[in-house]
Formats: sequence, structure tokens, C-alpha cells
Amino acid sequence: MPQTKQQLRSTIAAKRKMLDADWIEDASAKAIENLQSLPAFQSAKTVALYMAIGGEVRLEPLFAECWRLGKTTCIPVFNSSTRLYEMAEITENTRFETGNYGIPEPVAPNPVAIQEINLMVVPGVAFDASGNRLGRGGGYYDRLLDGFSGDIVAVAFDFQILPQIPCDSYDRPVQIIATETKNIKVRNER
Ligand SMILES: Nc1nc2c(c(=O)[nH]1)N(C=O)[C@@H](CNc1ccc(C(=O)N[C@@H](CCC(=O)O)C(=O)O)cc1)CN2
Ligand SMILES: Nc1ncnc2c1ncn2[C@@H]1O[C@H](COP(=O)(O)OP(=O)(O)OP(=O)(O)O)[C@@H](O)[C@H]1O
Repeated sequence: MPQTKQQLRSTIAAKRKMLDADWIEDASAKAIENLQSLPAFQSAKTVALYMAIGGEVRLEPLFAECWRLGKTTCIPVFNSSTRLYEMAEITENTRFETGNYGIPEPVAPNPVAIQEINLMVVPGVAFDASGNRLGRGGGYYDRLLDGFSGDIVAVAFDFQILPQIPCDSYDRPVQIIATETKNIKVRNER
């Protein structure tokens, strides 16, 4: 019987809890290298990243590489009035505080318009070969991606790639998934 979104989230969460910090760092570095080989990354001037939490692919070296290449980076920042995430710029000098869900956010956010972003690097709990994405459940990335027309690349570990993920009409598929072993080009069948 296919697992529900909630069942898949707890199955993957259990696997993530078993990962040790050295493995995450090493596998993350490999996934980032695969992402950097993509034309969508190389041509992007403004890249949306995220601050990793709980077993996600860590992106610290990718922030540094983007800055070295002169790219603008931003991350989702929670707007407590609208209860939605918006994008804010991150530089070498950004000072962070602990934000919503315990995720670091800039103390003084400098907004970046969605239309300025060329590439969105998205986290996820699980993905399938059609690019369907299962997130943590807030629907926040689904909404961020709603008005977005640039490239969408996910980063994940191989164990997060599953044969099939239940998806809803509002779920936006990703185009490529960069893992520690390969770049998975998504079959366009949705
Ligand atoms: N690093 C990172 N940043 C991100 C996301 C993400 O998935 N990863 N998001 C992606 O949308 C948004 C934040 N959404 C989040 C939604 C739920 C939880 C969370 O911790 N949920 C609990 C279970 C539910 C709960 O207690 O409310 C969990 O997963 O243990 C965290 C972030 C924006 N920023
Ligand atoms: N584009 C959208 N507009 C309005 N509501 C949305 C949109 N996308 C998702 N939602 C709402 O968000 C809720 C959570 O969706 P879902 O379980 O797919 O989250 P998710 O993709 O796993 O999470 P996230 O995107 O935060 O990582 C759903 O109940 C849905 O109603």
C-alpha cells in the first residue's frame, strides 16, 4: 500500500536521525559539487538557498562559492504578519538570529523579489524520479514556487529518492535533483 505523506515524512525522519555529522558534511559537499556542474547554476546571477536543519544537505560551502563567483544569495525568511516566507539577501556580513522553526534568519532582512531569482535550490524530505517533492508540510515552498518562473533544483541524499511520492495539484515538481552520487534529470511527465 502506498505510504501517505505523513508516513513518508516519519520514515525519512528516522533515517535522518541516524546520520552522523561527518557523513552529512562529506555527502553534502559531493551533492554541492554536482549542483555546481549544472548550467542552471553556472548561469544564475541570483540564487535562493536555505539554512540546513535536521539532516538536510548542508549548503555552507555553496554560499561561499556563490559569493566568490559574484552571485547574490538569499534564503526564505518568515514574515510573521502574513505568515508566509519571503526571500531575503544573505552576504558574508549577514548577522543571524534564530527564526521560525529554529532556522537561522537575518537580524535585519533585506528583501529579494522572487522575479530576481534565477535558480531556487530547494530542500525536501523526499523526491521521486518525476521531480515530485515532499516537504516538511507547511506548504511554504509550494507557495514560494507558485509565482516563480526560474530554475528549480533540489538537493538531497540518495536515500531520499523514492520510487513514487504522493503529490497534489499545488505541488511544483523540481527539474533536477543533485545528490551525493549524481544529478537526476527529471522525466517531464507531469
Ligand atoms: N532549511 C529549511 N528551511 C526552510 C524549509 C525547509 O524545509 N528547510 N521550509 C520548507 O518549507 C520552510 C520552513 N518550513 C518548515 C516546516 C516545518 C518544519 C518542522 O520542523 N516541522 C516539524 C514537524 C511539524 C511541526 O512540529 O510543526 C518536523 O519536521 O519535525 C520546519 C520548517 C522555509 N525554510
Ligand atoms: N500554492 C499554494 N497555495 C496555497 N496553499 C498551498 C499551496 N501549496 C500548498 N498549500 C497548502 O499547504 C499545505 C501543506 O502542503 P504539503 O503537505 O504539500 O507541504 P510540503 O510541500 O510538504 O511543505 P513545504 O513546501 O513547506 O516544504 C497543504 O494543506 C496546502 O493546502
